[in-house]
Amino acid sequence: MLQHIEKLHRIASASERLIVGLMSGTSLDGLDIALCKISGHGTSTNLRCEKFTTVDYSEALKTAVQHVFAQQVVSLDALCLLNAQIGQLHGEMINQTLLDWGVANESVDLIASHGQTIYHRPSSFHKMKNQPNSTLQIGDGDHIAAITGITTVSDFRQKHIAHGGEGAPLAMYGDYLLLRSEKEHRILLNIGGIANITYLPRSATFDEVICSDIGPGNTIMDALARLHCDYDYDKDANIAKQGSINKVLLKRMLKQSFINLPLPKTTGPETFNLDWFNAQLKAIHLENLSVPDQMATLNAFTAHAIANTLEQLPEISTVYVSGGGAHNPLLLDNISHLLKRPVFSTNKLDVNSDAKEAILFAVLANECVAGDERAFLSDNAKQPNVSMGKLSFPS
Ligand SMILES: Nc1ncnc2c1ncn2[C@@H]1O[C@H](COP(=O)(O)OP(=O)(O)OP(=O)(O)O)[C@@H](O)[C@H]1O
Ligand SMILES: CC(=O)N[C@H]1[C@@H]2OC[C@@H](O2)[C@@H](O)[C@@H]1O[C@H](C)C(=O)O
Repeated sequence: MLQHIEKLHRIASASERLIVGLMSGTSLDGLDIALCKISGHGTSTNLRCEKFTTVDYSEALKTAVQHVFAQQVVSLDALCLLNAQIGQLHGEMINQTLLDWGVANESVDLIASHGQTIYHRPSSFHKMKNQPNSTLQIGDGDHIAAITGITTVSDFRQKHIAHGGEGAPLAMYGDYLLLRSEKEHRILLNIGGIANITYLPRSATFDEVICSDIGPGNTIMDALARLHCDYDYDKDANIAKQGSINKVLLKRMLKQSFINLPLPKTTGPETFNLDWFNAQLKAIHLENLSVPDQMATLNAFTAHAIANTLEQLPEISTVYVSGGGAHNPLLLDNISHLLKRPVFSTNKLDVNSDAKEAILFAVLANECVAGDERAFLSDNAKQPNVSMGKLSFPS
């Protein structure tokens, strides 16, 4: 309808926009909601995160998502229902959060919705000749727009794939616009369920940026914790701190083929999960290794995989950490110890380390609506210069 297009045009032409960025990642802990005031676009983007919260998923929702998440065989019935259900739930979570914050829905210009990844299958995984990269996020944007009355930009990863990318990681786009520096080489390390990096050399052009997944962040540690303790994760590394690293197991895990692939690359819990870890234990007859020793070894594995990756980058850079793993003290100690230098939180760059991924999707929505083709000038097919996201109008 013309009225929606006219409103969108006003939003795109305004000097600033209020955008709600959403992220619900592979940890399935909840929905991150960041209220961002964004002015400009491209390399002149200016962003202030005004409010941030995480709305926890209910146990019932976590269980429903886990039934389809990273599973090769699922009930289509369950999947179809979840696509609409997650869209509706996210819409309701946004409404309640905006109400709690005293922010009127009418004052919000756009919602940027990542959706819930349930499967990620780039061609490096499926290895089928002449078949595309693929990935699937659910939680339909039309439901979010209908429930909130706010135009919603969603499903960002398909355009990346359509233009030759793997659909992930996308962090480099927002990291480049918001966090490149004229003074220092930077590594932005996000430790969520999966760990990933954006390498931003000093005064980087977009083609000089390297963005890649590394391997597990917390995903296997979380799964182990869920089996053995009251938390969904190894809170403050309390379990790992009671154990010791098993060097034989660590060495075996570090030989995993994905861990040793060159950058850039992308992965997910489809590869790194408890079944994989149990197979490693079994192969070296360590099924009876104590849970604290298993956790300490997994913690060290994540740290080694991260440190080994950072050491492949061309310059020694300042490391800024975000994501839930930034709250795991042993993991950060292990990483700094291996790198022989301190690592910092992205809070030091005025980017809330828990909100960072939600903020990055707000930036992508801003580019989709108000950006132009100069933002990500690139000759690299793996990081195409495209606007990402699909538009859902509220009515
Ligand atoms: N106090 C803490 N101690 C240890 N680990 C923690 C702590 N707080 C959070 N975490 C870890 O952070 C995880 C959540 O991280 P985050 O929300 O960044 O993941 P995500 O966005 O779902 O993942 P991804 O970026 O891979 O999609 C938890 O599952 C847990 O492993
Ligand atoms: C397919 C998918 O959802 N991937 C996520 C996941 O979580 C971390 C890592 O794996 C990264 O590849 C990506 O998310 C971030 C936000 C990204 O695209 O940069």
